This record gives sequence, structure tokens and C-alpha cells, in this order.
Amino acid sequence: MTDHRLAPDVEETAEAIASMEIRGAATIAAGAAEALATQAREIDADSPEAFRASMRAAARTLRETRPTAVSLPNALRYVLRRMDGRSVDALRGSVTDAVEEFVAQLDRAQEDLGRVGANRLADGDTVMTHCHSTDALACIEAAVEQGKEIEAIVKETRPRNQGHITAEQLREAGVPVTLIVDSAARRYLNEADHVLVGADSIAADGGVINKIGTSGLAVNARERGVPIMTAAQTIKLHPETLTGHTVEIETRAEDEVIDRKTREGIGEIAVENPAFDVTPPRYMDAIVTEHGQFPPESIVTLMRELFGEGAAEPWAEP
Ligand SMILES: O=C(COP(=O)(O)O)[C@H](O)[C@H](O)COP(=O)(O)O
Repeated sequence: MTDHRLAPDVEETAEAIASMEIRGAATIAAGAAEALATQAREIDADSPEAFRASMRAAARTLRETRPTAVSLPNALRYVLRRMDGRSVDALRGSVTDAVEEFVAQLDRAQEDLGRVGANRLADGDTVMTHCHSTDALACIEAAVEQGKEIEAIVKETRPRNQGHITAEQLREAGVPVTLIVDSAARRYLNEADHVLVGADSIAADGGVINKIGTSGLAVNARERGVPIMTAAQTIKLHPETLTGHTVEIETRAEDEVIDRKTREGIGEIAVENPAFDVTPPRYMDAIVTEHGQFPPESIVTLMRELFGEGAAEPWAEP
């Protein structure tokens, strides 16, 4: 059903996030924030309260798209908390300013954490990646900018093959890439100096929620003695986990795993398609953020400092 309080761009962005045309935690956060700015610019509200209600409606529509990447609600919270003013014009201005500030901060954070992550990489290192993470790529790109020669072993990351995007972007950055199927990861860990992944959410206990397969990779990396780090700007810290909530793991459509025709040929089988998993803190060597690197167990301190005010839902109807 079309909500007439929503700018068309909000519904289009929501659809693009749900269908993964816009994907990856940081990109989802930026896309959602920009949709809020469009909403603020385009919606015709006849009172400040109508304007606020329409912004909340837009935020709710965006919030419902994907459940796991906390950067999405964190982005919506950032913008709505800064919505302020007595007139529609003032409210509009506060939202567009907040979005501009938020997107600039995302870019800056990624650049800053890239430099931190790059310091962990040495000239001549080979890095194994999983999925496609702009935060993780920022570390490799910064290392290359520092003049280090880095090679990459890129896991294809079934079922959606985000590894192909990683392979292309690393190649464009001048990094020699070897693409492998996911099940070859343990074998190729022998040739890797680091495993580098991103995160959709970081829990208060230091658990890293990232693309399905990350936890198995981390366990194998530990067994092989290969250090593993998560590159995650602080927008990935999950405030609700401070009060004991767990992170919802998205389950996606079964036809991402097997097409209908092949499945019918096999006969009656169950198919499951969880999109993310949790890597326990003991299998992660470091979480690299724009504020420096942290052992996973200590991330809670940073989380309290930045998100101590809790996880209110400013998009809820009053
Ligand atoms: O798991 C994924 C993407 O999953 P999906 O493809 O299902 O969205 C990425 O590792 C994180 O979102 C971090 O990405 P970034 O560092 O770009 O925020």
C-alpha cells in the first residue's frame, strides 16, 4: 500500500535495500539517510507535527527492509534525533543538515579506520577476504596507498557472490586477486597472512555479526594461526545488545540457494538460507574502527561511550 506521506524516493530506496541492489552495512546506512533527506525536501507538510509524522513514517519504512545491519537503525536514529525546529522549514533544514553531516562522517570514519587497518598489514602480505565490505576494502586500499604490495585471496561468498564485487574493486586498486570457492578457504589459509572481514553489527560482548561463513572462516583461521580482523566503523556497534538483546539474523529466500527447477528435480528437501552468522569474540583478533583497534572483549567500553543513551526508536508513533 502506498503511504502518501512518503516521497517516492523513500519507497524506491526501501525496495532497493530489501532487494540488495543497495547492500553492505555502510552503503545501506548512507542510502537510508539520503532517502530521509529527500523525504524532508520533497514532502509537503502543512504543520510541523505533520512533517515530523511523515519523517517517522519514512524512517519506519526504511527500518523494515533488512534486520541485521545495525547501521540502518543507527543512521535513522542519528538523523531523527537531530530533527529540530518550530517551523516546517526549520525542521526540513535540520534534517538535511543532519544527513549531510552523517554521510560526511561515514566517509571520514571509513578513511580513518582504513589507515588503522592498513597498519596491521605488512608489505608483501596476502589477505583473505569474505563477502564485500567497504570498511575492509578501505584497509587494503590504505595499505596500497602507503606503498605496500598486498595480494588478495577472495572467497566468492555463496549464495550471492559478493566476492565478485570485492575481486573487481581490489583489481581496480591494483591488488592481484585470486578468487576461490568458499569451501577452498581452509586450504588457502596456508597462503594467507591475514583474514579481513567487515561487520553488519558488533554485539556488546564483542561478537561479530557478518556474512554467513565468517564464523567458520574465523575458526579455521585460528586453527591455522592466521590473524583475523574485522573492519567496522562505530556505526556498526549495536546499542540494543548493551541491554541483553540479541541481533536478529536475516533469513533470505530459498531460491537464492537453489533454483526452483533444480530443486523440483531433487524432490522434497528443506532449504535454509541464513544471511549472517556470529563469530564469538575469542575467534577474532581485532576490531578496527575509526577510533583505533580494539580487542573484541573491550568494544563494550566504546559502545557505552558512543551509544550509552540506549536504543530509542524515534520513528515510533508517539
Ligand atoms: O556482510 C556484509 C554484506 O552483506 P550483504 O551483502 O548481505 O548486505 C558486509 O561484510 C558488511 O555489511 C560490511 O560491509 P561494509 O563494510 O561495506 O559496511
